[in-house]
Amino acid sequence: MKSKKFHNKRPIIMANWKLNGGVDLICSSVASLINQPFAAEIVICPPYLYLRDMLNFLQHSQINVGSQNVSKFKSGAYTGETSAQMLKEAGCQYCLVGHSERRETFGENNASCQLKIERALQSGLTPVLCIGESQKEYECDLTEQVLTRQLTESLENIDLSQQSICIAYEPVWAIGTGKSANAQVAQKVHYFIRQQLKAMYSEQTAQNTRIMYGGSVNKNNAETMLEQPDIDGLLVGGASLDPAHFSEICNYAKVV
Ligand SMILES: O=C(CO)COP(=O)(O)O
Repeated sequence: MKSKKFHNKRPIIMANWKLNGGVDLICSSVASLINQPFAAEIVICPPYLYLRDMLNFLQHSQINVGSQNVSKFKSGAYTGETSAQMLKEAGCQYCLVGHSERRETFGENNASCQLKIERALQSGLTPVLCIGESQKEYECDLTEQVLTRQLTESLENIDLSQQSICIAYEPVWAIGTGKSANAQVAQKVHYFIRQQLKAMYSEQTAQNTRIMYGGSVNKNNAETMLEQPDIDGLLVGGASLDPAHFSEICNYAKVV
């Protein structure tokens, strides 16, 4: 099933550098992206340490910057944390929330995602809630069940009437494996997510929420993914570390 593509919804292509990159990659990425008239909104999420450098380089460009994480705390004695307010003040527009690597390795769960989303929205950042099923859950046909739980628990008490979030559907089995989901299968899941949002909020919120696909996106599958009516953007890991490759992916997005 398909939703009708919402007119004038600008696609979004995000780069998640994870624990990679440095000043050299910032320079080469900026050089290959800046001054290109992309139809999509482009967002780069470097490691925390490089947010300032990235923001400085992109000051006069159309490209936005996001963080890969955000604290669930507002302020206080929380060593090693970075708050939503600090990220906003630095100039970030987005923050990833609940990436599967954070869930797996750093014990994040739907409850912490909910707090992080709340903090982000309070500070004027747009959170990108990452959801997706594991290989085992996929094999047991539990995808819809897992996604419903992730959405309802992470968005509990989150009011989206005045503010918006993005969702990134990243099947865990597709991340870093070179085994991207088939575009038709991804479309079906995105449609399901949109229906969930409609049930939880409204038709308008469901249509306005940009739902990205992530997991082994590259220049060979980006275009087909973006052609799907419910895929509004891409969250790119490995391929975003090659500036020429990432810029090629960004060029596939068209405003519909
Ligand atoms: O985790 C991802 C983006 O957040 C996807 O990573 P890959 O594109 O390397 O599979």
